[in-house]
Amino acid sequence: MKQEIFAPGLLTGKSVLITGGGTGIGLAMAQLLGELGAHVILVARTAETLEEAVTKLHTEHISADCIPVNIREEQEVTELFDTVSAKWGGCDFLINNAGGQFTAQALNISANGFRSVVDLNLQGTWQMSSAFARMLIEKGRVGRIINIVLCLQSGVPGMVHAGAARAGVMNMTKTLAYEWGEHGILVNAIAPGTIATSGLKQYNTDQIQKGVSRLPVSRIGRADEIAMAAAYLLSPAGSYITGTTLEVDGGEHLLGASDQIKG
Ligand SMILES: CCCCCCC/C=C/C(=O)SCCNC(=O)CCNC(=O)[C@H](O)C(C)(C)COP(=O)(O)OP(=O)(O)OC[C@H]1O[C@@H](n2cnc3c(N)ncnc32)[C@H](O)[C@@H]1OP(=O)(O)O
Ligand SMILES: NC(=O)C1=CN([C@@H]2O[C@H](COP(=O)(O)OP(=O)(O)OC[C@H]3O[C@@H](n4cnc5c(N)ncnc54)[C@H](OP(=O)(O)O)[C@@H]3O)[C@@H](O)[C@H]2O)C=CC1
Repeated sequence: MKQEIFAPGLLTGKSVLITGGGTGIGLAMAQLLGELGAHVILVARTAETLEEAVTKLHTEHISADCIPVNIREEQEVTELFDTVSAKWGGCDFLINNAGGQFTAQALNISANGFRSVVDLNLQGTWQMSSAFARMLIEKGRVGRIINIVLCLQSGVPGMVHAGAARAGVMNMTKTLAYEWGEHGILVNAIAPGTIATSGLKQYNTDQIQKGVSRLPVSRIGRADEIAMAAAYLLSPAGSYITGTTLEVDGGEHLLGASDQIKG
């Protein structure tokens, strides 16, 4: 079906670095972008998971490599882009997909708990974006960034830290689109709703079902539906789009905060 939507070879000659690329939404994006011809470079902390993902992609004839990195560590991010430059001469696209949080009511979150989530979702995304842009500018290359955020229009009860961090990423998306447009770097975000991945293990199944039954499109989303949005933004069809957040959420952004799940 995907091959009927996107032309075969659409991304041939392009390379894309995907954080959190060994699992869930990140892996689905690697699979689709790889099927369309891109070389995919997967990044996350767990080497074993990354290697399993690369092996799977190779069996599907996708050109894939991986590098274990903790995006919260500035030095590891610097070394990552040194490696990408040295091994592959750089890359064209960056997808900041790594992220997450724990659920807790705001009054139960310590300063360090809040910091850990901001560190991963906002600081980590910034460190990756900044190093990627510097690499492109130094090489005189153009490129694109996609930030995976979270549906948050009505607040995010039970996830105040993640909501604040992702709102920061959405605003950063606009500012960087503005500042880096002159360097030929397009910066956009995708805000998934509730998507069936192993990342949902930490949530209560009944709560998830209750949440999705209220959606205008009353089902849970699939990881490949996020991947298709990414393929669109990275394809020539996305060449005049920058600074936007595309909601791929079955209409979740239309619901009020009272319809959301409490953590
Ligand atoms: C319900 C239906 C709606 C579903 C919609 C879901 C939408 C979103 C889905 C997803 O995001 S899927 C992705 C799934 N994966 C994850 O979210 C996992 C990511 N989480 C993590 O990687 C870690 O939790 C973290 C956020 C990065 C923190 O890791 P770190 O190693 O830094 O943590 P710790 O050192 O253990 O703790 C730091 C700090 O935080 C406090 N803390 C940890 N857990 C809790 C908790 N459950 N409640 C309150 N506080 C917590 C911990 O105590 C530490 O604080 P201090 O004790 O030092 O003050
Ligand atoms: N599933 C859903 O309903 C939704 C998901 N999202 C977001 O989409 C993204 C993907 O989520 P999903 O695929 O569902 O869940 P996963 O838990 O599968 O994805 C999270 C990925 O991030 C990686 N990661 C976590 N911390 C770090 C770090 N410090 N450095 C590098 N990599 C890291 C993890 O690998 P490792 O642990 O090996 O480092 C993992 O591969 C996340 O940002 C999530 O918050 C947003 C809205 C809804």
